[in-house]
Formats: sequence, structure tokens, C-alpha cells
Amino acid sequence: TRTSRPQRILKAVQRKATVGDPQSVITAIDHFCRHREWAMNVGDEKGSILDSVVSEVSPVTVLELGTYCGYSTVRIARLLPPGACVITLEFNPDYAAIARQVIQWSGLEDKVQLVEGASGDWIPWMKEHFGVQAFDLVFLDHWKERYLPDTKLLEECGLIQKGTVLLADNVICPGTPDYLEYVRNSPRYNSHYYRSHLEYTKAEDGLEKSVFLGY
Ligand SMILES: Cc1ncnc2c1ncn2[C@@H]1O[C@H](/C=C/CNC(=O)c2cc(-c3ccc(F)cc3)cc(O)c2O)C[C@H]1O
Ligand SMILES: [Mg+2]
Repeated sequence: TRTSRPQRILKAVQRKATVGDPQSVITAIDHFCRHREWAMNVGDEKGSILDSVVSEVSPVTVLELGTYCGYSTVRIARLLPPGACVITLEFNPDYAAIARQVIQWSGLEDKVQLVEGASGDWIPWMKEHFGVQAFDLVFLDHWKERYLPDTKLLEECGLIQKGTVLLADNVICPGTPDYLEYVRNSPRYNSHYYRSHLEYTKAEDGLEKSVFLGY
């Protein structure tokens, strides 16, 4: 049977990228998705904004919701200092299998904990299972209707504390209206919209950065 798009993305990485060189993995995926087949990676333009937020926060523990092929996992992990790590949740086993190989090709497996499962099932276990106190940075890029319930769940589980930064992809396209309304109107968040474009296209999209101000 035909290969899947994630499998074709992995092939492009194995053909064009250098093992142990995260930037070459990012470049290979962006080239493939711009010139061969579009895919829902955060992409190069929004990826640069993600990079600047990661550098500014210099997080020790990062949570990523929605690994897909691991493109943004690699973007985040390549900027983390020794001892810092990103826990990334992916409930599709085929995507998780591809992402593991992409992360391995980039040589960043020591900075990444890929967990196969649904965010709603795993968030309550983060403290106990991974010894996480609170997340310094959360990158939301999974199902758009899960952004708000998972944010509330993270709050309830004490995994969001004063200073935690939430960075949400696709707040315009496909859009996350209930999440946006929540973080922009809540007195407990300071929100900023980074205007950009939907990956590999001219359509508008952007990232919303929301800093938790504490209770
Ligand atoms: C609840 C939960 N737990 C764990 N993993 C979860 C999960 N919900 C989804 N996931 C996993 O994240 C990934 C899903 C991401 C959803 N992202 C999207 O649907 C998405 C869609 C578009 C888009 C824009 C315009 C168009 F015309 C078409 C598509 C662009 C993007 O950047 C996206 O992230 C893969 C999935 O298995
Ligand atoms: Mg996205």
C-alpha cells in the first residue's frame, strides 16, 4: 500500500538531512513540505517565532501537545541547555513511530521524552510519573478543541504556575476561538498575539503567547 505522508516526510529527512544535525532535519522537512507535499508542521516562519519564545523563556521543562512528525519537538529541543527536556504527547502510534525516528536522526533523543497517549489521560500523571513540578513552557499544537480543556486541566493539576508560558499554534487557522477568548479575557494571563502565516502558505495564522500571572 501507499506510504503515508509522515513516512514520506521521514524519507525526506533520511535522504537530505545529516544525522546529529537538527538544523538539517528542520530544513529538509520545510523543503519537502514547501515544494513537495504540504503538512501541518508549525513551519519555518512560525517556527522562528517559536524559537525566539523558547530562547527568551530558556525553559527547563517543556510540554508539547501534539508531536505529529516531531518537527517542532526538534525545533524546541535543539535550543534547550543540558539538563532541560521536552515531554511531547502524541496519541497516534503511527505518528509517534515516525516522530521517534525524526528525533533520533536529529540526535536529540536525550532531551526528548515522547509519550504515546492522549493529553487528557497523561496530564494528571505528569507530576507522579515524570517528577515535573510545573512546566516552564507549554506548546499547544494538537486538536484545536482540546486547547482549552487541557489548559484548564493543567491549571487544576498545578502544572501551570506563576511565570509559565503557554504558546499556542493555529489560533487563527484552523482557529481556537474558545481558547483565545479564555486566555485573552482571564485576569490570570497576560496574552500577546504574534501575527504570521499558516505554514508554507500566504494565509494568515499566528501564535498566541500567554504568561500565567499566578493566583
Ligand atoms: C488529545 C490529544 N492527545 C495527544 N495527541 C493528540 C491529541 N489530539 C491530537 N493529537 C495529535 O496531534 C496532532 C494533531 C494536530 C492537529 N493539528 C491540526 O489540525 C492543524 C491543522 C492545520 C491546518 C490548517 C489549514 C488547513 F486547511 C488544514 C489544516 C494547521 C496546523 O498547524 C495544525 O496544527 C496529530 C494527532 O495525532
Ligand atoms: Mg499547528
